[in-house]
Amino acid sequence: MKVIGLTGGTGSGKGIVSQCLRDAGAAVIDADEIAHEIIKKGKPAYEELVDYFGLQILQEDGQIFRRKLGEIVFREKEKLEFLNRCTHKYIAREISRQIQEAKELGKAKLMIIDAPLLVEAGLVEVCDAVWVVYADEEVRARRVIERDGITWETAKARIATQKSWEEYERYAQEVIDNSGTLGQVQVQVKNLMKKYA
Ligand SMILES: CC(C)(COP(=O)(O)OP(=O)(O)OC[C@H]1O[C@@H](n2cnc3c(N)ncnc32)[C@H](O)[C@@H]1O)[C@@H](O)C(=O)NCCC(=O)NCCS
Ligand SMILES: Nc1ncnc2c1ncn2[C@@H]1O[C@H](COP(=O)(O)OP(=O)(O)OP(=O)(O)O)[C@@H](O)[C@H]1O
Repeated sequence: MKVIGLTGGTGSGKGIVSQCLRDAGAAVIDADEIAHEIIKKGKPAYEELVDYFGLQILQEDGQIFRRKLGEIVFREKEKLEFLNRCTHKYIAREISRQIQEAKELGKAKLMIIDAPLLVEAGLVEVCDAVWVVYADEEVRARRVIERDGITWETAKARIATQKSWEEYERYAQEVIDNSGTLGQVQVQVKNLMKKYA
């Protein structure tokens, strides 16, 4: 089984590329989903985050209100760094566990790790190759505004905390250009599946 790290900035299209890959038979781990799990009440990162950010990040039911936490960390670098330090170790541990489990089961030929912070979470070393999804910043901002119902400023602030295209490209064995249509992405994914699976 080959392990592929799929990364790229917010709104570049990792989600739709992952869907194409799933349709083509690959197994996909979604790092955002794991990040949501490990901050739930009773899970490892929960107490650390509540201790640091205080009750302001909690909903009435005691769970962390992610949208609110996002508003705080995407405005303040130091707070984002704390969030990353706290969560990335648990995310990396859970992903490594899932890779091991998939290897033991031996079903999938290709395991995709869809992770916007693949590099920052120290996951490059568990991957056999890194694929990076490209779309320019204007396009990405427009897409996340529509998907998440956020403002232009919030979208731009989120983008500003992430790597520049040049930095992403440095890690890439393959680049998937998602500036065009879904059909154009499907063709690229099909070619990559032929090459890697
Ligand atoms: C900040 C949080 C609370 C916002 O939650 P919310 O449900 O509103 O957004 P979601 O998790 O779906 O993320 C949306 C997008 O924001 C970007 N993003 C998320 N976390 C970060 C981060 N730490 N730094 C930069 N961009 C980020 C990604 O492109 C992501 O796909 C949440 O993303 C989080 O806990 N992030 C820290 C963990 C992390 O690094 N996750 C990324 C997976 S490695
Ligand atoms: N080629 C495209 N044409 C039109 N819409 C697109 C295209 N690619 C992605 N989108 C839409 O843009 C939005 C962002 O795409 P997606 O969720 O795949 O990005 P992402 O890289 O996973 O972002 P994030 O890191 O924020 O999770 C989604 O609503 C998706 O349906």
